[in-house]
Amino acid sequence: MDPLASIWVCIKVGLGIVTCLGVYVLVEFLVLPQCRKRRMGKYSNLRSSKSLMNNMADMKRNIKENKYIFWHFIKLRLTEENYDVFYTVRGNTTAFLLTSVKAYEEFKQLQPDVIDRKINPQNTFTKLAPSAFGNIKSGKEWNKRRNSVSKLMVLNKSSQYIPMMVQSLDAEIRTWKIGQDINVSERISAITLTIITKILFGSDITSKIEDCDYLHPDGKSTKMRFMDFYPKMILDIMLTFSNIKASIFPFVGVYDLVEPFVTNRKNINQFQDKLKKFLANSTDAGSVYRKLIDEFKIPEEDAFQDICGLLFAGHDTTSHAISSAIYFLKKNPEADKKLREALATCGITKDTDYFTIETKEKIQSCEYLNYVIKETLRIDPPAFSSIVYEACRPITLVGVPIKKSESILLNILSLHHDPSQWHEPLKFIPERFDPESEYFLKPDGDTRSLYAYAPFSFGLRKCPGQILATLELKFLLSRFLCTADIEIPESLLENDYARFALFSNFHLEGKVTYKSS
Ligand code: HEM
Repeated sequence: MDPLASIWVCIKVGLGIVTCLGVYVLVEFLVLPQCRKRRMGKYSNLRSSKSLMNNMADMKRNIKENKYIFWHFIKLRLTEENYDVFYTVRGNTTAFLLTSVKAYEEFKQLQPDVIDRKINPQNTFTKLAPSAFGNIKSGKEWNKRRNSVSKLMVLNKSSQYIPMMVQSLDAEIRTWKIGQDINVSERISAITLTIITKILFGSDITSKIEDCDYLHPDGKSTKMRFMDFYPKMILDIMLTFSNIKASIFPFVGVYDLVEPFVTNRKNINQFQDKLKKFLANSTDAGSVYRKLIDEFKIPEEDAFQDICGLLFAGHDTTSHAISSAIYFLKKNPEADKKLREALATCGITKDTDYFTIETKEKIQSCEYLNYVIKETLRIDPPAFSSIVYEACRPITLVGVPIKKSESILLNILSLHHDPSQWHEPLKFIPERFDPESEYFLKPDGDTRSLYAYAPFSFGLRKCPGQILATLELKFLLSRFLCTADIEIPESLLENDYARFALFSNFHLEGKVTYKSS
């Protein structure tokens, strides 16, 4: 072909592609959301987040202003009382975020036939363990795998890990020096990672797993301990939530076609390879992985996927809650004092022996400790939202029509700040959970709804790690309070917008002022 003609063809093809992309962006981000919004405008119990882009812009602004990344959800809940659902629009698909007790009540009735887990290839949980039971539809297979895990996490099984949990904390605190500056969030995250990996993979993991080469998008790599590599990899995956390329063309993120997805995928593959190699040589027959295979006859690959899912679900959630509990106690010296006194009254001191049944009973019977943990999980829920669900057929929820396949999420953060259910929702008041307290009832004097509080979610797909997590929080927090103390700078304590998350800018940092030995 004549060279000029070929150039002309190329220009025409190029223009064609650019026009198509332009039309796609116009329709997807302007026309369809506007049509959808007009339809949604009819329902007075719905609030719009404007668009996915605006929602992302809110998150970016919050991070920049050193606020909790989802501060805009709390703000909306506090300023606008009468709504049940918040929605975000992308093209002709919509995600419905349930925010009220009424919406939760209806949601629970509709599981799993009408509302079930959505297969969502974009979230971190799916990237890490695509066929873990938390990522598949409810059904026979899900039930068998989830039941097997749940049986390994009942109270008497979870209690056997208490000495190991306390020893992991003690080992970390032993390395601290009085006067030293500590990034408490980071250190607690390291402790809960040690704990969960030992439970899931085996007690030999910290000594036997190979180091990793952490890959950067520029092709360079850094040698790292597995325990440092894992949280860094998770943070990288989470940060892609605001990736502009994937927001416009979701398939580039789903199939890992561009950076940073390409590098993240290589790091995930490396994580899985190292872990599989370790598991092939692990000698701990008591690990959850081995028990799933040997006792419950779960196929090896399914058991591997499930423990990768459990690792993701059980690591940052617990460390986040412990950092948060320490932070809110420091912000509220009266609650801190009351808790220390309650522990002393129950006979918990720095010399307490955590290997005895009496200690377990004493900690479990400490009511104020229970209230502090509950209030921490209310004010700063580590899982600010449920995993994604979808409507299995067209439905109406709190009067709002939802099409088949549209996403539904429980917005736990908003629910926990509902002013009709909670007195002064921004305040840390553990007494809310004390039946004797004036804060136990709703502001209008009625009994609070059972659905007002859902840190571990509700219904069929609620968190199966609740017992293990609650034990870990109670024992680590009480041990920390008895054996160490830190001074948090006033500037951190004064920040009323602060909450924690792996991807928040806000970390709990302070100076060590006391350690028991
Ligand atoms: C403070 C700690 C924790 C909190 C606040 C928490 C909260 C949650 C929430 C809100 C969900 C979403 C449920 C839904 O989509 O409706 C969930 C799911 C899940 N959590 Fe937890 N979790 C915690 C710790 C753990 C631990 C320690 C484990 C296990 C080691 C765990 C394992 C799971 C699994 C496997 C799911 C998916 C369940 C399914 O879809 O069947 N979580 N968790």
